[in-house]
Amino acid sequence: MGACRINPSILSADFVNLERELERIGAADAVHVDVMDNHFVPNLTLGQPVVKRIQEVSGLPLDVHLMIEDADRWAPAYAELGAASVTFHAEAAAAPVRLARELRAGGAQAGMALRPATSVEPYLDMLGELDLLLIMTVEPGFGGQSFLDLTLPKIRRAAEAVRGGSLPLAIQVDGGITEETILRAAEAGATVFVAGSSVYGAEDPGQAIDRLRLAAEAASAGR
Ligand SMILES: O=C(CO)[C@H](O)[C@H](O)COP(=O)(O)O
Repeated sequence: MGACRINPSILSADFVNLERELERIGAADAVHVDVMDNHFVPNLTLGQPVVKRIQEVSGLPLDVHLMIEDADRWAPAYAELGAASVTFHAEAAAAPVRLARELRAGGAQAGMALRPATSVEPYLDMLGELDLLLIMTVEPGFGGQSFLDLTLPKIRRAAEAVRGGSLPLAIQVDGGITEETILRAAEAGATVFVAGSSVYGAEDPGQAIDRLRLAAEAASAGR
């Protein structure tokens, strides 16, 4: 397996047939689960009981993305459910360093997400506390939006900091990832890619995952 990972977002799946939808993405590296509370973002999805069932039926690691307020209070419970990684939003955490440490202590990889308009600069000193930095490439809340090229300099800046500090931190991007936009995100330094519509909208999600991974690997190699 190469260095690039493809994590399909079940936000674009058929929620009434989740078990079948999880089987369709068996070729993925992890399943990306979007938890939305209708406050941090104007959309409502699912919470702990559904995440628990996904964890029980899916053979893939769970990559949980919390788009919720009061992350300090709720995020640790997702680590306890057995998620491989739990990502909270910097904009929704009162004490991001403490929270990241709590997630790691709970057995999960600690991820922190930034909205498109949130700068990475104030967080550079705490990158060592994280396993994953998620740079949102659309405004969080909905699938099917177009990739925001304005996020590319932030991906480059974060990748530079990761390289400079020799940090074991993965840069994840989420939103509008297609076979075309993944090239720019990978070239900028992202290595983990969340894709909803381009995977679940494909006739064969397994093949879509393979094509995305190949494109990302090629763009990363040329970096
Ligand atoms: O976090 C998200 C939205 O907030 C989704 O994961 C993301 O939008 C994926 O969907 P698509 O690939 O269709 O853009």
